[in-house]
Amino acid sequence: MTTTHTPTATHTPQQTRQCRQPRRTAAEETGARTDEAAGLISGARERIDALDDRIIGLVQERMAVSAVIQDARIASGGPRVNLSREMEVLDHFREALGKPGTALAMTVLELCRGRI
Ligand SMILES: O=C(O)C(=O)C[C@]1(C(=O)O)C=C[C@@H](O)C=C1
Repeated sequence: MTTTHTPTATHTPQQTRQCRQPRRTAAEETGARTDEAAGLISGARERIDALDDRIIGLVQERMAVSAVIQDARIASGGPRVNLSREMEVLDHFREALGKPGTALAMTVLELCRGRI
């Protein structure tokens, strides 16, 4: 069975487009072939969304702390970056997460100090 719900004035244009689409079944939404698996996946996805929110918040907090360090160094006449410290950060992530950890650390560093 397919259902739709009515667009409202509070919806964004993207939400309005979504409203006009027939609602996807749990199987379509999750890729599962049973209701049990679909329920498990939906619940786990909620936990992932909550974890992602926390990760994003931690990255934003890290960016703010990193900015304090960089501003202090620049105000003292030093450069924005400190490559020896960046090597320590890269090693830390790689030791915890393996090779992809290095790529993640590079992205985190770019978020914190911009591109070099
Ligand atoms: O630890 C520092 O000295 C910082 O400036 C912070 C930080 C980081 O975000 O980890 C940012 C820029 C530097 O190049 C090195 C590290």
